[in-house]
Amino acid sequence: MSEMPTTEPLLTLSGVHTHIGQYHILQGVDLSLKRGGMTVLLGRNGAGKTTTLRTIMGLWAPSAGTVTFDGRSIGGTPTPDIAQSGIAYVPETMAVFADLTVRENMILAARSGPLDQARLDWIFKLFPALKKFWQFPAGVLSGGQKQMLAIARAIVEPRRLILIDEPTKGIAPAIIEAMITAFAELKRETTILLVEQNFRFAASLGDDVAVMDDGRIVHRGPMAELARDEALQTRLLGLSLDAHQ
Ligand SMILES: Nc1ncnc2c1ncn2[C@@H]1O[C@H](COP(=O)(O)OP(=O)(O)OP(=O)(O)O)[C@@H](O)[C@H]1O
Repeated sequence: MSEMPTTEPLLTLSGVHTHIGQYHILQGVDLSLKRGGMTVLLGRNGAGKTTTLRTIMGLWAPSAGTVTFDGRSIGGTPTPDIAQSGIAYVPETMAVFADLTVRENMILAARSGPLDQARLDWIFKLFPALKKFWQFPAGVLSGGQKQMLAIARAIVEPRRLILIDEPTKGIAPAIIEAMITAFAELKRETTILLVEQNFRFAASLGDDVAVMDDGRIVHRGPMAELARDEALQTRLLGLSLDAHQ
């Protein structure tokens, strides 16, 4: 879906705090995404990346601060309403129905009615395995193919923003290569916020980058700048970088 030409960010988090029970996890997150392209959210394990995605999606309510999507405040809004406004979320767990066929998984993900064939053909081009296994239960898919199905479900209809949590985790290198091609195409039609630990994957796709530490954003800028500055990578990401390459 093409965005109206405007320089206003698509999504802005401003001073966002999130508590999970007694734990103060997000401690003043400031982040803004421009319209189109991909922003990668990096950071050590436990930095708060997943919590940030879940807060945007309304799965955790922020205890302070504002979340603004396309000029509208969505902080504390129920998740179905946030999804309705055009944000899709692919959690790390993928949330695929193993007993249902790939086709049935896709049908369930479509909100506005029957599957659109032109859209499906485009998705099959991005992820050919889904066409091959269309009538098979999703449970027979490999981890990488399940990840593709999870992403395909999120984009079965055009979305304005897609939040994706660590799609390469535990995925074979050949599938990661296929994912790079698919994401490069996908980010041409929509805005993507990607949580990732695989720096090579992140650097080959990201337009912008934000780095989290201890519940805050500690660095924001163009990905190309971080990709060519090894000292900055080490300072911001430390050992977690080597461990996941
Ligand atoms: N349901 C929960 N209950 C209590 N603490 C939680 C819960 N979910 C997350 N946390 C804590 O919040 C902090 C941030 O977790 P989060 O999953 O957002 O980090 P992350 O940056 O996504 O890390 P990872 O790469 O390990 O997923 C961690 O210390 C984690 O233990």
